[in-house]
Amino acid sequence: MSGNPFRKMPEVPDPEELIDVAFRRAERAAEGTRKSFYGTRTPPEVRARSIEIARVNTACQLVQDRLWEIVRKTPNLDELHPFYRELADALAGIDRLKSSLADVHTVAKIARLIREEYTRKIKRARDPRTAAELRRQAFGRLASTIRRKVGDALRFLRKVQPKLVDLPAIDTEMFTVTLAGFPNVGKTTLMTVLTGSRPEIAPYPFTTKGIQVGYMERPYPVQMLDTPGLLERPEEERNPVERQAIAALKHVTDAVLFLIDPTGTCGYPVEEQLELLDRVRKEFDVPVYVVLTKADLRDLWEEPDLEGEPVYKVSATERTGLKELRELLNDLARGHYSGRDRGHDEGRDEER
Ligand SMILES: Nc1nc2c(ncn2[C@@H]2O[C@H](COP(=O)(O)OP(=O)(O)OP(=O)(O)O)[C@@H](O)[C@H]2O)c(=O)[nH]1
Repeated sequence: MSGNPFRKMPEVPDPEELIDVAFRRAERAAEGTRKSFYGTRTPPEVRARSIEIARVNTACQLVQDRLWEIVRKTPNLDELHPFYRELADALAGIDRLKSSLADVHTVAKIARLIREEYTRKIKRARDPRTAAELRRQAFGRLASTIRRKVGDALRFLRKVQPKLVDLPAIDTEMFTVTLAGFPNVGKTTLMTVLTGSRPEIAPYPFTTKGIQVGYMERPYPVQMLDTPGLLERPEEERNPVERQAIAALKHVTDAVLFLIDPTGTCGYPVEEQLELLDRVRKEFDVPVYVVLTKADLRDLWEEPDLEGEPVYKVSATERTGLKELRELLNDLARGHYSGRDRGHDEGRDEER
């Protein structure tokens, strides 16, 4: 699945606002019905019945529609991709979200029952007073059901909806590479040269800088992610929600590019960068590839001892070493897509 599954979740009304809007709409409907009788000789009880039915119908229908829309446009929480499930859980709590949506659904159904029951009763009212009394009863029940049965749920959903709508749009199917490394080692610059455009910055819960997203299209689609400020600190210094934000990231990460700036111009000594590399290796159970950046700053360059493991040396400014890195990403992506779906791989080959 692709994109934020919560993006269509509608704004949630406060319970008092919902009641208010429903009753005001009912007044307008009553006015319209009253006008339709101008100049006719309709008997007063027939008029009264029509007007009160218009009121009850309109108010209940509005409540039913608004509540039903919330349920319908919120994704099925049992079918969320683990990336979004983790983030939604961190932001709102999956259990609380579920029970709130269940309350909303229940009250939508009750609104329908009130409408059906009172429409039937008002149709049988013998005089305008009885019709008005029945409508008052219906309104009383509607308002108290909203306050008692869905008030908390609406207030809660109203609070979390903007955060859920704002979750980043990540393609959870695409082969995904996460960039890691200390600030200023050149992650953004490298992503820009590899993808051909500045990464887009999408909000990411619990980070001030958001998540940076970029795409390589050819020959295989590759999604690149960078979460500035999230992976740099040791595990024990993270708060629970930051841990969940990282857990979410792991659900979409197929490989990590770990960037080391061996020139020290980023402000972090190489030893510290190697320690972070170790931690990232332990944290992610996907392959981690080391990229040494700023290869053009030859005078400052001090090659770290990586015990013979393959490294990619690049200069984003002089555009050297990029071919090898692109080849690596293409190979990984090809493996990813062919392992998952051979037909897809063949299709890709034909396209080229
Ligand atoms: N000489 C040289 N400078 C580079 C190279 N790549 C990046 N830089 C510079 O290094 C600095 C940091 O680069 P960024 O790409 O912003 O680093 P970053 O890792 O994304 O930093 P954060 O966004 O803070 O995480 C900038 O001044 C870049 O111009 C390179 O290949 N050569």
